[in-house]
Amino acid sequence: MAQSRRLGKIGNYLRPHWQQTTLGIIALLSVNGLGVYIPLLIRSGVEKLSKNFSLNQIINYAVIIILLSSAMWLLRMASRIWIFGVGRQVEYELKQRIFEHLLKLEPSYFTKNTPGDLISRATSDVDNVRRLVGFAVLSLANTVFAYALTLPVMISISWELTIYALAVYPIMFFLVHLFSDRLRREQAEVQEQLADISGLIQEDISGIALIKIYAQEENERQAFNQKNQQLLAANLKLAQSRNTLFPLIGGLANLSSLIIIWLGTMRISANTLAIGDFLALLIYVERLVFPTALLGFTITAYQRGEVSIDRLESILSVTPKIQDSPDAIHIGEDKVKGELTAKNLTYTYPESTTPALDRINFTIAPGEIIAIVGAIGSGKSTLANALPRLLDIEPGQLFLDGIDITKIALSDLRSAIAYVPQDSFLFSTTIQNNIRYGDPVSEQSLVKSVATLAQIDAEITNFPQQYETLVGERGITLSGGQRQRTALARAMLIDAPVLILDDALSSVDNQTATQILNNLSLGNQKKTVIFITHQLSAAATADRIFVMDKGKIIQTGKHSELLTQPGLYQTLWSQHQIEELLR
Ligand SMILES: Nc1ncnc2c1ncn2[C@@H]1O[C@H](COP(=O)(O)OP(=O)(O)OP(=O)(O)O)[C@@H](O)[C@H]1O
Repeated sequence: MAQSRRLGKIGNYLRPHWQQTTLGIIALLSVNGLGVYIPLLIRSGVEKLSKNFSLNQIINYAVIIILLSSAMWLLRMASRIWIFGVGRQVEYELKQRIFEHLLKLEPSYFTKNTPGDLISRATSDVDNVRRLVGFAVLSLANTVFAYALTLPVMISISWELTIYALAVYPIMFFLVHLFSDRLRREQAEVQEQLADISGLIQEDISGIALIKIYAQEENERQAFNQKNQQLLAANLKLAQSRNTLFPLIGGLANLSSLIIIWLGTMRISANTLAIGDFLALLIYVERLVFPTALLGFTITAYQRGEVSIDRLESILSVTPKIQDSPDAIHIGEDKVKGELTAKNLTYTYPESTTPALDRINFTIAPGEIIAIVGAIGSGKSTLANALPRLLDIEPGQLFLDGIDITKIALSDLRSAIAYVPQDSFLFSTTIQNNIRYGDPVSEQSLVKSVATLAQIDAEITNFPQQYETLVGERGITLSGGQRQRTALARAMLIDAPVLILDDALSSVDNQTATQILNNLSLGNQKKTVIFITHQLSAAATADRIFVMDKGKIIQTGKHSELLTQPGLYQTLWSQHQIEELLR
């Protein structure tokens, strides 16, 4: 069942390229046809010349054979170009499909699947599929044609010698069958180990500073060594199986040539076989040696490709949990007022049993600035992620301007809600390109004005290449505060009616954070701002403060009101005062 499903998949990959594949296969068929015809020509040449020797005839035969061999060579080349070309096309399309599919998946998918594993699938597994639809298809077709065309002619020359020569072939097929399951299992193990080791390298490179701070180089070295040893063991096991099977196949194929030479020469001396027939048979058996000996590699490429198809399908078959509903509503971003409503908003992470958001209710008026404060792990980021639907929340719980957000077209919702997450990720490009990421064609003057509002323009202008300064891998490293304000400028550029800042100013001093908040109130349309923070003095300037604890909003009100109520806010504020005094 799984096998026919896989064959179906291979068919699906080849279908869009059926014309090129067919041309390649026709070329292969012609190559094999010529491969059968040329020995017959040699046979008739030898027979004629042995009866009546003539130099002219030798030259004639030689010219014809050279011409036919050249045609065979050209056709073989064409078949390789066509079929390997299909392999490359399939590789290109698969990479594109995987990347586009990954872009559709929700962030939680990427917390469960490590980048190392995904990268290994998108590269080495795709490469294996390319070899399957290129090399393996070509080689299998070649083997089938070689046998189908050569065997009848061999039998017509001498069925007895053919049977003797091919007597070893059943042993060969039995061996291939015996090893095939084992090879597939071992191949899958190698690919799993490879993905594992890529994951570890990726994680260690990202966490290199942490490894050094905690002086964990030795432990990491050992962990890597262990995984590397597992990979080595898996590779050696596979190599052992392959190195047992392939020479056996090659050896058995050569044995059939020896049988023809042995029995054929005996028959020639007994005058029961013509020299021409003997030569033709010998060439035919030799012709079968190569495709047969290659069968081992073909099987490996085929099985490796099959394992990889399963690994790739396990990505491609994941249905994005968060996507547009069939009746998705389109809202014009410029018409959105920015009113946010939560009705009994509840969310429990799939891996958890306690809700991270527990029956939350609120209405936030357009243009209102709301600060959300609370203990660590109280659900603030979860709420921030729920609003632009980065989490798979149930319908009927969150509303933008009174419209259920699960009914709004995702692209419209996300254009209406700008979100600056805790981790201010910047791409390895210029500061300017980072800021205008949401609108790559925006004017430089706009980039500068949002950078000014985010209080980062002065620092950028001080860099020698100003807005053209490269950041990331190929450029300079910005400080935490500079990264945060650049990320904020990026969110401000798209001028969305709702702006969510998830602890996005934690590396910025209180005074600058307060100034930035004030700047957000400037402009034609006041933005609705959700400002999640641990900086209470900045939160105090907000229109209203939500205090969260264990997934619930337990207090709401202005700073001055909350200070008069006994509760968590008073406690947090007292702690904040003490911290300020101790600074
Ligand atoms: N992907 C996840 N899977 C399972 N549980 C999660 C996940 N993310 C967060 N949680 C849990 O949900 C709860 C709320 O987490 P959340 O990140 O929303 O808190 P927070 O108030 O933003 O904390 P902080 O102030 O530290 O950022 C916590 O108990 C956390 O452990």
